[in-house]
Amino acid sequence: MTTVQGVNRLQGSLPKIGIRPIIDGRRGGIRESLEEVTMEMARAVARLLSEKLRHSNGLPVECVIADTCIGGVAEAAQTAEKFAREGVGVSLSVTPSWCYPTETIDTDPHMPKAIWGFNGTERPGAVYLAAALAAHNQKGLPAFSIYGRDVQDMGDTTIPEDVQAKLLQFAKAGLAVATMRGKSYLSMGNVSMGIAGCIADESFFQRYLGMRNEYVDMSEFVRRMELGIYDKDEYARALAWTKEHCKEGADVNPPHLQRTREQKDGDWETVVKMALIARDLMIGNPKLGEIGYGEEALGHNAIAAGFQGQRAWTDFFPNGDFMEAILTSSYDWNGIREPFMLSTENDTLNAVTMLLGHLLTDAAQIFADVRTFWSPDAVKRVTGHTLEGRAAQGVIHLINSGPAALDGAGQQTVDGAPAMKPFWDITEEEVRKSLEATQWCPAVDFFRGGGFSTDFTTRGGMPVTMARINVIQGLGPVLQLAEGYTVELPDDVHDKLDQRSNPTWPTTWFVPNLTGTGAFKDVYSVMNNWGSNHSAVSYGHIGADLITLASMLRIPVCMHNVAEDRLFRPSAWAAFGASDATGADFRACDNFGPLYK
Ligand SMILES: C[C@H](O)[C@@H](O)[C@@H](O)C(=O)CO
Ligand SMILES: [Mn+2]
Repeated sequence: MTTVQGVNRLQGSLPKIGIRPIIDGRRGGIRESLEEVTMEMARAVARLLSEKLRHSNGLPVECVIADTCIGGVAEAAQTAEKFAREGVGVSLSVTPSWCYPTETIDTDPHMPKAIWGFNGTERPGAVYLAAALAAHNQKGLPAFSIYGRDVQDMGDTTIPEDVQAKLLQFAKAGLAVATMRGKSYLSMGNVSMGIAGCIADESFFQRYLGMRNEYVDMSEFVRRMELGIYDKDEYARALAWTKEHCKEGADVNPPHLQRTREQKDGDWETVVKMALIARDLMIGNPKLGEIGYGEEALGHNAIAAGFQGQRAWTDFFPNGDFMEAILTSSYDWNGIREPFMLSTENDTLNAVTMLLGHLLTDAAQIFADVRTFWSPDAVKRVTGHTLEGRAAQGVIHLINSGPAALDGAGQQTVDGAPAMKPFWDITEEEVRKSLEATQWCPAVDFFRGGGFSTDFTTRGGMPVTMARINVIQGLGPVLQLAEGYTVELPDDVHDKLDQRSNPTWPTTWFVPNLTGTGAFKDVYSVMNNWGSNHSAVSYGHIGADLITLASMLRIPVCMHNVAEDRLFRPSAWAAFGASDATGADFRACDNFGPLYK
């Protein structure tokens, strides 16, 4: 059963992509000769984007084409009005010809923008492209330049592959920008164990993401549990499903710290209720209105959230691991559905990183502590094993108590290789396998109130990208990322290393792709340059997409291992130093400032 729930329950319609066919306004021959070919470019782009892209909640992406070609300012204004009426959040201009830049460009400062200038030479589309980009840059309205590598004939209505790739990369990132705007981040509790990432930096959320911050105290969970403010029918179903599908793992606590069977049974009831309550807090639940709780039924319009848990909650109540893991996964007792972006320890910055990864891949994310770099020598010393293959230069142990989505077990496949897929591509069989690959171990002594932690080991061979946003005083937010692969270690080696950390938590063994220089000189340097205790791991090598998205938000990227030819940023970035892309990124982001100022 595939259900659609999640983001589509949030307020605000889904952003559309607005397509602007730009034309030379001179009548009496020129404009007339271009009308059809220009409009056809717009139609072709609309077809491509609506065929290839979906919103993360599974609904199709809609494109809106301007009513007429835009030859001057009157038609530009009519189009802007139409786009506002239609809820357009991303703007894409197309043209095969010369047109008048300042009269035709889109001047909405918040709308991610790109221009595809047709590479033909019968009419000078590329000349317009260059002049329009110059106008954008002069006016402080950065735009992406899309210019095909090979000349096409004027009547050619196909979109070359390189142009398609850029259109899709731009549009997906642009939609992410527009989807976040106006939504909330919900802090459930506040700062966990002194982790600074838990401090909701409202200026960051508001100015860079266009989001608002909402807060509830964790006592709200107690109130809802005690007063029965949740859907009782769903709770009964959820508990039965959990008992059937969530296998209890080994209790590794010394006997005097083990909870009784009775306490554990009670803990299962509590953690299932916590999952319902956290979801309802995020997106509301009409069922709560039916039982007299109209305010609670509305939720906080949260596209992402975090649960403090430690220690205020976990010193006394069961931990948040079940709630976090099940909500961040692509399925629960209601079937296969969009994952929720929920951060453990209320690490707001990791939640945002998960949100970016989710909006770009549509899939679930792994939240993890960046716990240990295991060098080949250290592994040899401790286990006698010589690391080989992808792991030969050492591995990074990603592990945390909380919300690594169960998708992170790697039991879904794409072409036979482990994957984390958008929920609409996940099969019942893949759900079954990942539930079977997961155990729920009674929580260890960190958690005096009990609870159950997810334990799985990610299958090897999955291409992934590990990322993290950090906030630096005086600089603002920066993004770091490392593309790489998951690896598997021989069982006995895994067990020895896992036992040294925490055998009740999910493990992902990660190996970054190395470049031989800087932070990617070796695996150790990646670990050594990581900017905080947490990371978010997305399926696929999405570094280039994250970088495109970060540039739209004006978040500079301080560390990445993406090849230069995959970088795609607004054209103005080249003006800040074309031979030093990283430095130019910092200067450009600083110059233009956060998207929402
Ligand atoms: C249980 C411990 O407190 C862990 O949760 C802690 O080491 C962290 O995860 C810190 O990020
Ligand atoms: Mn942690």
